[in-house]
Amino acid sequence: MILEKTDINDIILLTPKVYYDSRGYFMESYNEKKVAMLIKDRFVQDNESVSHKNVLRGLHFQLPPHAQSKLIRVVKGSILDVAVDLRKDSSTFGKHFKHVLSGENKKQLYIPAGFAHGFLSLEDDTILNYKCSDYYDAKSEASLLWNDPDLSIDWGVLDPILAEKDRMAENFVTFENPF
Ligand SMILES: Cc1cn([C@H]2C[C@H](O)[C@@H](COP(=O)(O)OP(=O)(O)O[C@H]3O[C@H](C)C(=O)[C@H](O)[C@H]3O)O2)c(=O)[nH]c1=O
Repeated sequence: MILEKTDINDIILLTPKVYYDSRGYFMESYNEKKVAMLIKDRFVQDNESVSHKNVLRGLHFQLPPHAQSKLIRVVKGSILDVAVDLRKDSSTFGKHFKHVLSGENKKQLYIPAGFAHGFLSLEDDTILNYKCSDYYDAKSEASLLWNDPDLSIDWGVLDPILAEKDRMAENFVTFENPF
């Protein structure tokens, strides 16, 4: 497992070792000991979602005390994954990291608590599987607007498929930021 720091504080890009043979491939998709050097979280919940091409889910996060760090991976298909640093004392506050994660490249993204997370599905039937360091708490859920001009995220699309809650999300500069 290769772990790489990124230009956004505490966001880690992981590349697992894949063993290909005549049958297909094998890889350890998660090994707590092998990531412990940079990832100290214990994950308590696994999530899975499937998205059509052009679906955009985000930008979501849970508020303290139920803020979640996440370890994101694509099982099949591909996404443009985006994480926005909401931590006011971070030198990368308000900045975002984006990366294509796919069943092909098998890369994973570690996003600490204090970030908003979203992704654009680049293919039909894209399967996302991700670990969370705290349990789902509906009352703690919050969303920021995917195309907020103050975040200036280039998603590469102007008219994604959105859930109603994501159309109505808050603006970055006016939401009450608890991080
Ligand atoms: C997140 C979650 C949702 N649910 C239920 C609540 C809804 O009835 C249904 C669909 O949830 P939602 O529309 O919030 O799913 P996404 O839009 O994919 O939300 C996720 O998308 C972004 C990208 C994330 O990083 C978060 O994990 C999460 O916010 O599943 C649960 O029962 N448990 C859960 O952990």
